[in-house]
Parts: sequence; structure tokens; C-alpha cells
Amino acid sequence: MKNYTHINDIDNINSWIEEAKAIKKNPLKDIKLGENKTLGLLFFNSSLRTRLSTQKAALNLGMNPIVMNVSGDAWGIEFGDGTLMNGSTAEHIKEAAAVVSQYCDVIAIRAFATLTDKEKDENEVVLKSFLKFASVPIVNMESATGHPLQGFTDAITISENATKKKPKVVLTWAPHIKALPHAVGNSFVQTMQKMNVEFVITNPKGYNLNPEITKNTPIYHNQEDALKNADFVYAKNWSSYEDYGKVLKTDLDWTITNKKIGDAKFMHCLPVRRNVVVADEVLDGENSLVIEQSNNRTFAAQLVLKKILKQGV
Ligand SMILES: NCCC[C@H](NC(=O)CCC(=O)O)C(=O)O
Ligand SMILES: NC(=O)OP(=O)(O)O
Repeated sequence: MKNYTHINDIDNINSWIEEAKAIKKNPLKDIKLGENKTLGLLFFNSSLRTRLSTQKAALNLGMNPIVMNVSGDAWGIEFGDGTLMNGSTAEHIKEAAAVVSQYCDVIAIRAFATLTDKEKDENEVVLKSFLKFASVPIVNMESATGHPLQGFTDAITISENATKKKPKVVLTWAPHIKALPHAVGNSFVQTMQKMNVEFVITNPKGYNLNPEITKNTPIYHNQEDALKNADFVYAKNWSSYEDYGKVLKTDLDWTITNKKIGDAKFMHCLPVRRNVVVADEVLDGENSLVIEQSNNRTFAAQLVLKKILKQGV
């Protein structure tokens, strides 16, 4: 595995989960592996968990992390080919990626979807440009269409908390005031499709995720029906995919409550808007796994970095 950009980079989900659990038990075992290696973390968007847990993972491996808020602090980067650069962008990705590759042995990138330019988002222009023009391995810290570190984290968390061989997992859309990306939902779907779970999605009409990703996973438009007998309920808002990037619905009838989920465990990638996406009673109750999920981000990132370091950088 040279890069980690997509859930499909996981060759065997069950063995990866076991390896991550072993790291969690003994996080400093490979402290020598990343000695004198530098991880560059480039953020085009905000972050709390990804920014800190990925640095923590690097530190656990003895690596030196360096971080930059690209959008706020760096020169505006041009991604177009052959562009006459007389506008707002000051340097081309060809130079930027080559330069950063000289300082870093691995580059991790966060670049969300625009939600206005579907073609640019679907083509993963930012991530793919780094893959093309950087000379070191690339890790995806949430791109336009995927958040594979989160998806893998969620697999670890479900495996740790499952009380039956084949639990029922429900991904439910939940309300939000803003247009949010599809990345977390997409990677969660792709992860669950690899696991031994009974997996269904529920969302209002007009909110189906990309059918090339959901494939034959059942989609319910009735949330109550989908939630019946759930063992894990994963809530996430996303904007419309069909009416790309639009918010079609903000009323709270899809908000997750204790009454809706019963005894199921509750999951969310965070950050979460209380009492919009999910009621306080759920987040503050004993069935919420959200803090455990965020802890597992470190071990998911650590396994990814370990595999990249082991192959030689
Ligand atoms: N990295 C996890 C989620 C990041 C992002 N959430 C957000 O932008 C929430 C912003 C807000 O609530 O204002 C998303 O949905 O992809
Ligand atoms: N879950 C997650 O990626 O959180 P951040 O956006 O805070 O990094």
C-alpha cells in the first residue's frame, strides 16, 4: 500500500481491525519505526480530531509531524492545467507538491468537497493532483468524496462493541442547517459493505447518496422502519447528491432521539450539532460511542502510517 486514499486500500478489513486493536493495547511498540521521518499535514479545511489524532499517531511512531493550514496561511494554489495565472492563485500545484515532498516523507491532506462543482468533486481534483505531483506517499484526511480514516475507525469501533456475530447497522441521514459533504457517508457505506453486518441506509427522498457507492445496499425512506432492531445507529447529515450540494430539508423530524433508537449504540464522526442531528439525551446517555470513536482515530491513523513506513519511505 503506497498511499491511503480510499477504503479500497484496505486489503483485509478483519486483519486491519485486529492490527489496530493490537496498536491500541501497546501504542508505543513501534516508536522507533518512524524515527527521522516527517509527516506533513496539510489542511484546506477545519479539523479537531483528524488534526490531533493523526499527529498523535505520528508521534506514537516516533515521526515528526509538521502542520499547515493551507487555505489560511499558504499561497493560493492553482490546480488547472495550462491556466493563465493572473487571478487569485499564486502558485501551481506542480511546484507546491514537489516542494512539500522535499520536506516530508509522507503527506496527509484534508480538502473537502466544494459542493458547487460536482465534476471537480467527483474527480477528486485536489487529492489526485497531490498524488500526481508529489513524490511521497499520500494519506487522505477527508477529501471531496471520502473519509477513509473515519470509515476504518468506525469499523474498529463496531467490532469492539458488537455483541452478536452479524449486528444490524443503520446509517441514517439527520438534519443540519448547512450543506455538508458526502465523504463521511460514502466511506461508512464502503466500509460496512466490506464487513459482516446487516447494513441499511435511511434518508429522505432526494437525499440518496451516489448509487455507484450505495450499490445494492437497501435504502429506506421511512426512518422508523429502517431503525427497527438496530444494534448500531450511525447518524450523519449530507446535502443532496441528486440536486448537488442543495439543502432540501432542515426540519427536525429526522433528529435522532432515545425513543427512535431504543437500545442501539449511537455513532457519529463529530463534530455534531446537538439537538439538530441528535438529542442531548442520546449523546449524554450510556449508548453513545462518539468519544470512543474519536479515540480510535489515533489507532486507525497509526496503522495506516505504520503500513506506509514499513513499505519504506
Ligand atoms: N470530519 C468530519 C465531518 C466534517 C464535515 N462536517 C462539517 O463540516 C460540520 C460543520 C458544521 O456543523 O458547521 C463533514 O460533514 O464532512
Ligand atoms: N471526524 C473528524 O474528521 O473530525 P474533524 O473534522 O474534527 O477532524
